[in-house]
Amino acid sequence: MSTIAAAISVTAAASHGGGRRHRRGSVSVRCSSAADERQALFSRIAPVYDQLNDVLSLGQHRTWKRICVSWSMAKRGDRVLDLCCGSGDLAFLLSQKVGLDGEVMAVDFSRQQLQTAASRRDQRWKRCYKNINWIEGDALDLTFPDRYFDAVTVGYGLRNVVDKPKTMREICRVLQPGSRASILDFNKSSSFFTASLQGWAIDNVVVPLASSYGLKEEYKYLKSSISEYLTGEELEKLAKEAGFSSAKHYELGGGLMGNLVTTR
Ligand SMILES: C/C(=C\Cc1cc(O)c2ccccc2c1O)CCC[C@H](C)CCC[C@H](C)CCCC(C)C
Ligand SMILES: C[S@@+](CC[C@H](N)C(=O)[O-])C[C@H]1O[C@@H](n2cnc3c(N)ncnc32)[C@H](O)[C@@H]1O
Repeated sequence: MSTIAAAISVTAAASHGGGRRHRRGSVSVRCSSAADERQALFSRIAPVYDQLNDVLSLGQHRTWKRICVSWSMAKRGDRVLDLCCGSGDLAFLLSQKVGLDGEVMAVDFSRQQLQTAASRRDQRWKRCYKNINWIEGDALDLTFPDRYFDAVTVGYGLRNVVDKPKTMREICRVLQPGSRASILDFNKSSSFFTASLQGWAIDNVVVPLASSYGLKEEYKYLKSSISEYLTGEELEKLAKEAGFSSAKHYELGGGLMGNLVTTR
């Protein structure tokens, strides 16, 4: 097994390659083709994902991710979860926050994204990165015990899961009481101007550039996923309904992005 493959462990709630299955009698039923499609989408874009994020946001996404990790209040020695970790940007930031006394569980259901993350770690090694565990698993069915983590981050993941309330309940379940989840994503803005600017940028910059990589449909998904997402106010309500004691949504990047900070 390659070192990268060996670096990725598969949890009981493994990827959508086999699909999430529920037993009904003796027949297992694939319960979410939408999740399979999302998993396939992110596996297809994995080879160019980081590069396009840097180019398309002029590197700004790294600032937004640093803010997300900072607002998680992760500190030295903590055990933390980066959910929907993708190519690992937030996991690498968390690794430096918690240090060698801490532990980072980086979970994603796309093996290709995890392979990119493991490869990036090898290419730009820092000692603290030994504390990162790349785990192939499903955000809807985390295999960690209750109250296991001191902080959770989700970077551009909540908008992409097929069951947002269930994911929020899982995040709440695995967090220590009084600990935080910090959830970064696009902002579904109530400002006509901001929403129009966001839509224009995706239609006229993001998708045309992605098309040159043969990924037009994958990046067109961005706009529809944002239109189907929740506003900041709705995200705060979702968090409270999932069991969090407090929730506050902050706009970033002039309202193009947003970060939900919730406390268990
Ligand atoms: C890191 C960013 C997006 C990650 C991301 C999330 C998704 O759900 C995707 C779904 C399908 C394909 C790709 C993604 C994906 O990359 C945010 C920055 C990267 C964006 C692709 C670029 C967004 C451009 C903004 C609308 C305008 C930026 C203005 C800027 C300040 C120059
Ligand atoms: C846009 S990427 C974000 C990656 C990274 N967090 C970042 O900030 O760049 C979204 C990630 O969520 C993952 N994802 C979507 N639904 C998931 C689920 N149910 N369980 C685990 N990962 C999921 C995708 O595979 C993808 O890697």
